[in-house]
Amino acid sequence: MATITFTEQRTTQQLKLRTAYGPVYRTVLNTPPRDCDDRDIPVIDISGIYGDLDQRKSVAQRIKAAATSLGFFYVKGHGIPDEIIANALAQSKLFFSQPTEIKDKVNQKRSKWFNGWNSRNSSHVSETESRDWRESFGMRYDPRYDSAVDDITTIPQEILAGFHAEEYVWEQTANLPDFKAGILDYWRACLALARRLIRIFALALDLPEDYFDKMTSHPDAAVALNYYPSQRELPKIDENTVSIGSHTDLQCFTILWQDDNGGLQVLNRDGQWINAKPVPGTFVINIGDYLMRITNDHFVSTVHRAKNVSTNERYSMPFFFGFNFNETCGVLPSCTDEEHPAKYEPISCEEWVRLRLAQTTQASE
Ligand SMILES: O=C(O)CCC(=O)C(=O)O
Ligand SMILES: [Fe+2]
Repeated sequence: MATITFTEQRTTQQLKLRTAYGPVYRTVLNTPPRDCDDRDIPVIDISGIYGDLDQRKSVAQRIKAAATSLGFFYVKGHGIPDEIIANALAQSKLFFSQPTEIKDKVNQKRSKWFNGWNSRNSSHVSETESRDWRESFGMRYDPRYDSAVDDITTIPQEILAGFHAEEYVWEQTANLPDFKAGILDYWRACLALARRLIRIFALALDLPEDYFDKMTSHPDAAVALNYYPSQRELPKIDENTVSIGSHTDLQCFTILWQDDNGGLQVLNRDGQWINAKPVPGTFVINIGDYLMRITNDHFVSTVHRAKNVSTNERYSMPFFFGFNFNETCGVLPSCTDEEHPAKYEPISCEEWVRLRLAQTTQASE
């Protein structure tokens, strides 16, 4: 008996996670991460999203299966040209390779809304792990750059009030002549894909295909550029050393481009870390907390983190997608029945983000 107790104590640890309503804890196995296979994180060919209704429904069924199991899947056939990704990546590399004093001009500390540059180690996403061995750059939805918006002067006041873009991110990076265009092209391509995907999510949830269209006319749509230094640059490495600590994403879903180094890890339902290894030509998509909430936990927002275990620098470019900030959404009508009443009250997208970011800022300081 004594041996069994000892073994149990050695094989798990508690992970502290941030949520909008304060910390929650998860038990994690200490067994080394294993590589994912198609049953954990399927590769879904989504080219049918550009096809007829039957093709769109068929993609929706595959996405539904993934969204209700681990909440992570790869997509191929997504339609985003390689060139747009390559240009954004090249600009990201140029940006991070600059001296600190140049990047400091666009430091997030100067921002009201988390736009701009986060210096190395400045964030600490999970308190039970190391600070984040990461630098990042963030920009938010700006209707002037959204190709789907014809006339910004007609945007209603309640929508305008939710915009969190700041022009200083472009002004303070103007020394890199192609940075703004490269990042905005990537942002626009991800935004167009996300708007198609939210329609597929509607089908997957047995809702009319255009159910979310109005809610995503001016969405919370943000690109982050992540730069993770090589392990060689880290003073000390142990099992709690992370490039970005364990977390769930806040909003509806994330479209993540990652380079070929590997390092993204996903926590499965058994508490086992799984490597979401790079698959060329794909993006990784994962469900966020808001979508989990409005689907009554039917679609799952799964804990993940990144650990750059390679001796190369690693880059990733997530695009985070949520509803217009002024939208308030409750549990969707198709996700409740007599046996499964709504577990959550309606909440506005803005309030949801505010609650969670309040937790983040308190803990990072
Ligand atoms: O870099 C990665 O692979 C993951 C990044 C991530 O999870 C995030 O930025 O939210
Ligand atoms: Fe994430």
